[in-house]
Amino acid sequence: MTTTSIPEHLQIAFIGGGNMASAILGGLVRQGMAPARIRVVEPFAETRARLQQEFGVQVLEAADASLGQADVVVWAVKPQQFEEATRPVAPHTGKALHLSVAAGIPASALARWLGTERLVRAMPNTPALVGQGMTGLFAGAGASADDRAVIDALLAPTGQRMWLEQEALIDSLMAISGSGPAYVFYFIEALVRGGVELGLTAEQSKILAAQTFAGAAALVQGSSDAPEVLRQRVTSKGGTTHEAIVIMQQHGVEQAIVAAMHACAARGRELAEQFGG
Ligand SMILES: NC(=O)C1=CN([C@@H]2O[C@H](COP(=O)(O)OP(=O)(O)OC[C@H]3O[C@@H](n4cnc5c(N)ncnc54)[C@H](OP(=O)(O)O)[C@@H]3O)[C@@H](O)[C@H]2O)C=CC1
Ligand SMILES: O=C(O)[C@@H]1CCC=N1
Repeated sequence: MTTTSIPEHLQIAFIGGGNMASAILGGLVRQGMAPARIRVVEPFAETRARLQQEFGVQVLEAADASLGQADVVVWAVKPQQFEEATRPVAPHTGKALHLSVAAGIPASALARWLGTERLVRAMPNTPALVGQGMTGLFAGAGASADDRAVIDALLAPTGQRMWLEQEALIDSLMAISGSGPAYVFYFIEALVRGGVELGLTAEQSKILAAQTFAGAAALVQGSSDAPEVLRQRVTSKGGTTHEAIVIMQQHGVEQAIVAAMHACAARGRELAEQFGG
């Protein structure tokens, strides 16, 4: 990798201006990239108005020839909207580096629709909105080391990145970090319900649950001990945690989580087959 920061005059176009596009472009603007260098194609008027107001970026209702100025095109539409979205854009962006965040759209389909293999597949997650994201990346055959470095620099404000050398592992990574925030929110929802049943308010329970996740995650990141060892340190002999863990084991919580991850990755593969991967 030779490029460690965003090239000075780089222009970026986003196709789709929803959650993921907002997370990425918000990070770029906050770290000082001139909003005038960012264009967003977004059909929904309310979203366009919000993007313009919040970030000052240029917004377009539909693709036009100005997209030809983009050095990087970020694809942030839903998988089902993807192919149709490429039709008016691809004729203008043949020379650009493409970055797709869509789940389940394989590099082969991207290359077919965009007419280039100079592309990178990304699997981000919504904590990118607060700079705490985790993004998996896979480079297409036409992406150079410099291209990878540009993508790394563009995504740095959203959080951590992990490059994968096998495309199939994007679905595996998605089953942990891409969809994972939803699992964590589900767990927090349950903790809040339990907290309320035990006499705390929903607000108190939410604060306690969120800080417990943040703190436990920080311990995992900062410690060389396995998560299992950290769990054992909480679980005093004859104490309270043991009672809770036994109930989770009886209900097959671990098996349920692993089964859910397999279903998640399988859906990614199913989408890829649907799109001709
Ligand atoms: N949300 C998440 O946690 C994650 C999402 N992803 C991927 O990110 C992608 C985007 O997801 P997300 O941001 O949540 O979705 P959103 O629905 O928030 O954003 C997609 C946006 O694209 C717009 N759009 C639809 N058609 C076109 C078009 N032809 N040209 C330009 N824009 C168009 C949509 O407008 P309208 O609403 O009017 O249709 C919408 O505003 C998906 O492919 C998803 O798989 C990946 C990892 C995590
Ligand atoms: O649910 C989805 O399809 C997207 C991809 C990963 C997270 N959200």
